Amino acid sequence: MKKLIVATRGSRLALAQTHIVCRLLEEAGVETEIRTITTAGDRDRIHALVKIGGRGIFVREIERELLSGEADIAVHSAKDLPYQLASGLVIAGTPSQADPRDALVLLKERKLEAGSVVGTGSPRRIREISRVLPELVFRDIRGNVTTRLHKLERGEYDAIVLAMAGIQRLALDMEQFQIRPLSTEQVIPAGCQGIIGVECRQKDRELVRLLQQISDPETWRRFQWERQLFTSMKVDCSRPVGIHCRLLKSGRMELLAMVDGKRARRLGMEKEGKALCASLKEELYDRK
Ligand SMILES: NCc1[nH]cc(CCC(=O)O)c1CC(=O)O
Repeated sequence: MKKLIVATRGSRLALAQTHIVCRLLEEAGVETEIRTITTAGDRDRIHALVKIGGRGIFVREIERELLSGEADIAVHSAKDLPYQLASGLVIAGTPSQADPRDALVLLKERKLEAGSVVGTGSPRRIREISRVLPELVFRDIRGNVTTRLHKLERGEYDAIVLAMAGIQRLALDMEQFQIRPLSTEQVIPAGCQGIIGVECRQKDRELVRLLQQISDPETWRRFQWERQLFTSMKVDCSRPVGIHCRLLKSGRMELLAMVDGKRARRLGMEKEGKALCASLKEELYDRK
């Protein structure tokens, strides 16, 4: 196969994820070249994400590179994908997943108390965390993971919320911080949180096969179920939505979801997955 041009955002996290994918491709004998794209979401660091276009903003400009042929594959955080991909494009592989949980991050010697200010702009995180810790106050925060940690260090917030996956993949020195992971039952993660998704043109059959080949099979199954629920609900991150699938030994799986504060759970065999997703959606989804 010819050398692959790999499109990605230029943030440290995006590049760390892209390096994971490129290493797997090189191991499979394929050469890669990285092409970094600055998206609207990267340029506008002022406005709340939900105001400048929600989930799609980090993805659309990268998809354009695939459609125009400037790039062959694109690496995404699967949780940032809009429910509808650009026509002709598919997520063909999910090479790896990290810890799916969210975490509260505080400076080492600090405690959370009534009125503590938590930096997050995510309606899902606000809804879920205030359910378990109702006395906290939330204030919007923007910027990538390292910028957010600097804002915490400078005392702009008492705590911030980060995905464990981001902390792990950046391999940051967290010496001066305490990390308090929130279980997936306490705070249902965003659908596909912690999963790397690799996108390509649907018609590139050989490439689709290659990306399947470098996928982690369990991550791929988790991706399919969470993505199925997510796309069937047609929601984006401007509404509080959490989706999480746990694959248990013995072929059973647990589906957890939350929409606008309403929660539901299903447990069943994975082969009944379609029906489980449908009934979960039925219970949660406000069709009005
Ligand atoms: N919304 C930004 C974003 N997209 C993916 C991650 C982390 C990695 C992941 O969840 O896959 C983050 C940072 C965060 O939410 O803390």
